[in-house]
Parts: sequence; C-alpha cells; structure tokens
Amino acid sequence: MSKQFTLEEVAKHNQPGDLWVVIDSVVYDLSRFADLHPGGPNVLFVDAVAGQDATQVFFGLHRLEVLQRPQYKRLAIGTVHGQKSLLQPPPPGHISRVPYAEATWLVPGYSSPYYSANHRKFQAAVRTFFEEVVRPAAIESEDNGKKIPQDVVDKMAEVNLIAMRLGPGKHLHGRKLMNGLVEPEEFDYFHELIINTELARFGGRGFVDGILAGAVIGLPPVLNFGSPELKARVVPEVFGGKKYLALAITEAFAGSDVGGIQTTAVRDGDFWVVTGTKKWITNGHFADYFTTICKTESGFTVVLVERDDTVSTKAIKTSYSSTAGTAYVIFNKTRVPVSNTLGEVGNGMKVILSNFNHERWMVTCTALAAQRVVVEECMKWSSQRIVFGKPLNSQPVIRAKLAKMIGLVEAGQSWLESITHNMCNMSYAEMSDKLAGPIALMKQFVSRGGQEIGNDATQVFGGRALTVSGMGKVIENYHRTSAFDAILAGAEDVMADLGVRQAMKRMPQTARL
Ligand code: HEM
Repeated sequence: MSKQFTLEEVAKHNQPGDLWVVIDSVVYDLSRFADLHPGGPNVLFVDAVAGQDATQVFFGLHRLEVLQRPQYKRLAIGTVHGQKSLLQPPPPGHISRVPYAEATWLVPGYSSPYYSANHRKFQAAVRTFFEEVVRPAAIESEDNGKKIPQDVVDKMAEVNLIAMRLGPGKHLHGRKLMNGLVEPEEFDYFHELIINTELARFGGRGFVDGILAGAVIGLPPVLNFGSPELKARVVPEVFGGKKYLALAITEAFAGSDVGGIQTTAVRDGDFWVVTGTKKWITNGHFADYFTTICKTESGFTVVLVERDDTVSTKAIKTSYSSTAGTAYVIFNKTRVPVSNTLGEVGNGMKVILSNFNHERWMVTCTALAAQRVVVEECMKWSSQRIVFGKPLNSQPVIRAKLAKMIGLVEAGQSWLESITHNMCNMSYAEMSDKLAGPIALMKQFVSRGGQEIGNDATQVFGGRALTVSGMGKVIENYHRTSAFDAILAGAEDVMADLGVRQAMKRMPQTARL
C-alpha cells in the first residue's frame, strides 16, 4: 500500500468498472466490489462519491470496523499524497478520549480516592487482555449463540480470571493473579469491579452472562458451605475452566418468591433424590454442576447436583443471545450424594441469600459498563451524523438526551464506587447487615436508568438502532436486552421495595418532624 495518488488522479476513476474512492486518506479500488457492495452499487456512483473523498458519507453509514475486515482491507490500493490517516482503530488497552466514555478515575487530569496505583496497572492489563483475547470471541458468540470458546476459557483460567470473578477471599490465596500483577491478599472489590467493567464493554449482553456468570453466582455456596472434600474436587475444576457450574434457583413456579419452589430432595440412605425443574438457568445448558435449592422434609436445602443421564437441559430462547446458555433444567430422580449438601439441611435459604448482595452488585457493575458504552456510541454518532446539514448534536433535543444519559451513568458510578469502598472496609456480617438495602436500591436505580438510556439512545440513532448489524448494533443490543439487568438477580421493583423496607427497619423510634 505504499503507492501514492493525487486527488486529481483518483477523480479519473469514477464510473462502473473503474471506480476509486478515498476514505480517511486511503484510496480504495471498488471497481469489482461495487456489484457486491451490501449497500448496492448505485450509491457508489453518485458524483459526491465516485472518484471523490467519501470519508464523511462513509462514516455516516458504516462503522470503522468495516474497513478492518480482511476482505475489505484488500480493496485498499494506496494513499493520497500529502494526507494522513486520522481514524485508526485504537490499540488494545486504549482509554477512550470521548467525554464520559470512561469512568472519571481513568480520565487524565482527574483523581479518585478509591483506586491505587495497583488498580490502575491492573485495569490496563485486564482491558488489554479482554480486548486481545476475549473481544473477538465475544462478538462471534453473541452473534452465533454458541458457548464461549474453550481456548478463551483456558486463557482466562491461566491468569486466574475465573477465580478473580468471585471476588476477594481465601480462594485466591496461592494463585498467581494476572501474571502476578496483584497479590492475592491485596485483591479487593475494586479489582473485581474493574474485571466486571471490562468484560461488559463489547456490546453483547448475552455474552456478559455467557462468560461464566453461572460460576460467579453458583460457586460461592460451594466455597462457603461445601465440605472440604467437595471443594477440593470441584473448585479447581471450575477455576481451571474444565467444568462449568450454574446456579439453579428459579422455577416456572417461583422467581422472586423463592419460597414457592417445588423441586424436591428426598433422602434415600447416603443420597438425596432430586426431582423437579428449574427455569432461566444462566449457563445451565452447558453446565456440569448445578447449585440447586430444593424443598426437603424440613425447609429448604441446597445441594450440588452433578450432571448425569437423569439431568436434562433445554436451551430457552430468550431475547438475548443463547451464548448465555439459558436453560430449562429437568432433574428426574437424580441421585446426589449427601456429601454434596451445601450448608445445613433445612437452612438453604441462608445459603442462597448469602450470595445475593454480591450478585446484585456484580450486575450493577456490568450494567453500568454497558451503559457507558452506549453513552460513548451516542456521543460519537451525534457528532458524526450530519442531518439537516448539521451534526446531530447541534439539536438541543439530542443534547438534552445526552445530558440525561450522562447524568444517570455518572450518578450510578458514584454510588457504585461508594458502596464498593464500604464493601472493602466491612466484614461479611457487616456487609449483609448494612449493604443489602443500599445494593438493592442501587441495582434498581441503575437498571431503571438503563432502560431509559436504552430508549433515549434508540431515539438518537433512529432506525439504525433497530437493526442487529451496522451503525446502531450496540444500541440495538442494549435496548433489546437492558431488561435483563432489571430482572436477573432480583426484579427491579422487588429491589426497590427491599431497599426501602430495610431503611424502614432502621428508622429511629424517636424520629419526628
Ligand atoms: C471501502 C468501501 C466500502 C465498503 C467496504 C463498504 C461496505 C459496506 C458494508 C459491509 C455494508 C453493510 C452494512 C455494515 O456492515 O455496516 C455497507 C452498507 C452500505 N454502504 Fe458501503 N461500503 C463502502 C463504501 C461505501 C460508500 C463510499 C458509500 C457511499 C454512499 C456506501 C454506502 C452504503 C450504504 C448506503 C449502505 C447501506 C447502509 C444501511 O443499510 O444503513 N458504502 N457497505
């Protein structure tokens, strides 16, 4: 591509069979491609395009990534003499310079009391890892609905990313985290927040769950309530990416009202016999283990069910990608060793509830990261889209929408960081006591805001936000799937109610106006 042309030379190639255009200083020969062009050949032969610098019109219709696809890269034949490319894709690990595209602590010139030098190094390494190793798989899996590829899982396991996703704790001790970048004892909830943020930046909500969210929510009961033998066997398999695990609570009969579940576990000697169904089980379609709550003679009991011929899973078609492995699970008299019991018999609710705060906090982290990407997309689109002869962002109504989106994301981020700071400084018991309400309220605030952001972003992008590919594909995906954040880990309205009821419990008896 060392050949250089003048604009005058390019201009001579302006008809069917001999068609050149300039995009961002690069000269493309579209002579043979014109008939194959997904937008049709005719649009390429208009005077403002054929033989001309079509940069502005091109970016009104295509994402930068189109030019990076190998089949289109080949169309480049040289550059325009004296011009330089201004629109290269950013290198992996890059911090966006688009205002509000990054949390403030990452923006040069701003400071934050929450993040140490180690968090900063960690963020840079995790972003680079996710962009280099995970992004291509994320985009492909979101599209084709297949499970996250095993080689990506293996690479995540190598740097202990699966283990780190469960947050700080003893399970990290003795492990080399991110090639030794952070000491296991040093790893805190801000490190985990960083991981959650980075993995949700690819514009695919199904993949956010497909990237082993099942283990993040289903393994803690094993870690905290399983026998030493069970842990010694299962935990290394899951952290090593060799086996998959899902949390099986909800049923067609019971969602937020967990008490209504109908799956039973009946004792038969050294076994539980588990019978029943579970619905909406994230990663369930490919899981080897199911952390399952069952009705037992006395109350509820949680057991770790291992997949065998008596366990069948059916993929449920949801409005997000089936890469999440969402499943309907059927246990048909499945025999589970009593040694797989997690926690006390009859006290299963405690085991399940112990997990909810962390799960809700995690959903908030990933939801906010996705919303920030939506803000970035809208900021870019509204400045590059020319409408009525002016950039879209010259319209006050568009700026008002941007203001609302930015406000929601920044408010959510500040709340999240404040809660995360408290998580770092509280014992587990204090967290359960003091943070269940705030985390529930924060989650409902962020998920509700997310749905508003999805609606506003759709208006900003117009029809482009309604197609799964092309300019508005990130917005389409977010808008279609934002309700997942409002349902998973606790329905939005239930969260709001829980948060306020917790606050009411703390009202001083003597409080009067
Ligand atoms: C290197 C040159 C080009 C390549 C490789 C290319 C490729 C593509 C591709 C892959 C699409 C499908 C949509 C997408 O994936 O974003 C598309 C759509 C389209 N292209 Fe191009 N294109 C080129 C140049 C142009 C130019 C110069 C124009 C100027 C008018 C143009 C007009 C369109 C239109 C109108 C569509 C349909 C957009 C839509 O459905 O919203 N293309 N092009």
